[in-house]
Amino acid sequence: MGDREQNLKDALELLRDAKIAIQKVSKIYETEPVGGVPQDDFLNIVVEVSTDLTAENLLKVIHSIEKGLHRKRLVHWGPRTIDLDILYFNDDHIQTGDLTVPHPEIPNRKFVLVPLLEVVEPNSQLHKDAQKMLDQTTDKMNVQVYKSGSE
Ligand SMILES: Nc1ncnc2c1ncn2[C@@H]1O[C@H](COP(=O)(O)OP(=O)(O)OP(=O)(O)O)[C@@H](O)[C@H]1O
Ligand SMILES: Nc1nc2c(c(=O)[nH]1)N=C(CO)CN2
Repeated sequence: MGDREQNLKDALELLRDAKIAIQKVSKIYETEPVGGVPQDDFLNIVVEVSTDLTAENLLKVIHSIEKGLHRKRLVHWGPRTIDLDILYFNDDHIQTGDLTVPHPEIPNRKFVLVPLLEVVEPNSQLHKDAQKMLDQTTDKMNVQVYKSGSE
């Protein structure tokens, strides 16, 4: 919602403020909303970060950034100013009440897989896995690069 590109920039700045180092940032992709709730198109990016935080503490930082950007959880999968998800955390598999890593929706989300492929090492296992997931999606979603400042 709102100035979508600025919201992404603000989120990156707030991650940096929290001493989370941004290593790589994908291009911005614009996609139709998935999940059945009628709303404006989304802007999505994937970033690679490095941090000394545990995954649980990273999640806490993410929640405080979402709060700082006035994210309101009114409708599940509904409009939001910002949504930060942990897709992967090293090679860890985490399953707690608050956190599932790798994020279980990755294989279903072309708007994640396309920018993910951009930031992971070209010859890595993760790249191969992401490419395979993308090849297997039957999703016809058009994931197009967003032209900066075109709001
Ligand atoms: N890998 C993860 N990254 C971020 N949040 C997660 C993760 N796994 C579980 N969660 C939990 O999901 C809860 C709900 O997240 P949120 O409201 O952002 O869902 P959503 O954006 O509507 O859907 P989705 O998580 O599928 O994108 C968070 O409070 C968090 O505890
Ligand atoms: N295109 C698009 N659709 C969504 C997205 C998203 O990031 N992009 N996130 C959702 C819930 O997290 C629900 N639907």
